[in-house]
Amino acid sequence: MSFLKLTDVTKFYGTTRAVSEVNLSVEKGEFVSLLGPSGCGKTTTLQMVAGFEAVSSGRIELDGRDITHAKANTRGLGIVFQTYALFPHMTVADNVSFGLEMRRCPKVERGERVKQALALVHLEAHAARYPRELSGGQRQRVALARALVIEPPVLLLDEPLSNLDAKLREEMQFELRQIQRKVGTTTVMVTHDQSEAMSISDRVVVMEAGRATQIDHPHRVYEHPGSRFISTFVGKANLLPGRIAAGNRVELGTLTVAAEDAGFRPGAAVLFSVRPEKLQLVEAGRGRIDGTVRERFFLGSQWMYAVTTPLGELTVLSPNDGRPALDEGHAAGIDWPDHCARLLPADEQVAA
Ligand SMILES: Nc1ncnc2c1ncn2[C@@H]1O[C@H](COP(=O)(O)OP(=O)(O)OP(=O)(O)O)[C@@H](O)[C@H]1O
Repeated sequence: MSFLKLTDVTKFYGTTRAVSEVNLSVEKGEFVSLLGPSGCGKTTTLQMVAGFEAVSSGRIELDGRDITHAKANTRGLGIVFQTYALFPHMTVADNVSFGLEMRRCPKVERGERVKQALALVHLEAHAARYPRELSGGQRQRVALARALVIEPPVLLLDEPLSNLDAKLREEMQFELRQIQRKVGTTTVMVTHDQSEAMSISDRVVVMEAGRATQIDHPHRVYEHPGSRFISTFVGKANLLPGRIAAGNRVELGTLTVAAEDAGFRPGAAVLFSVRPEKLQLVEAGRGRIDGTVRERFFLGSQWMYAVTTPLGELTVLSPNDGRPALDEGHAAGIDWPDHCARLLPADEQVAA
């Protein structure tokens, strides 16, 4: 049975439909991310779960209880928002203790629980410091301890790491996931960062223009994106216009290749999609198609090539295996395994 359940949840601001009939079932202990571009309705959805925004229509249930119209402070949820600042005049320990005091938790128990929460985020040694004496990452860890100390049924995180620099952000992603696994709190996180959503979550909800358009495990979303938008928002994709010849055969210009059988009828216009790291550069004449390296970029662990071909320009990501990279102007063949090719409906135009 789902622990947190959203049924047809919709939000209007005046005549603007910010969130449109979102259905989502989160299991107990699951870590789910709401992922999408700016303005797609992620924060509004989270705010409705938190009780800070009223639901226009639909229903929200927590552990079988209808909380659609319950006041925020009766929901007992743990919340870490990007702008949810710590109390500057209180020590770290007092910040974490605050929620317990409000809940009239006895002093001795309070001290013990604050200690445990700070140990969880590795800040025991900083209990007596003030927020201004901490780094950005440490402050966010205090905010996390403050949310977790009340042992909430659900933890809501809105871009909790977006103020941190890239390196710290990566470390905190790992730490956040470890802490969540340890305490097992059901968690819903908002992020616009696809790699963050993929690396931390059990499942990802991709949102577009107020709608949840794909809900699945990160690996499924990446390998089987449901639309052209998702294939390019979550990772990169080479998209080529094609036409179904028969079954799983698709015509790309003069080339006929295999792809997954996605149930399209013969003659249907489709988008053929293959991820850059699934393409291999081989000797000219030895691949499915020949091309010329127009530009190459060094990414550290990989080389990225822009290759001009008769089908259009293709992006190829090759591992940096220590061998010299191909020069610009070099002729090369391109190959890919059949099972890596996907077909998407061609109802949207291919971006230039
Ligand atoms: N208080 C408000 N009044 C009117 N419109 C709002 C309000 N809050 C949000 N919106 C609109 O609702 C839509 C969804 O906004 P929301 O903040 O949920 O998006 P988001 O996906 O979280 O974006 P971001 O990543 O930029 O925070 C947007 O079009 C936004 O302009």
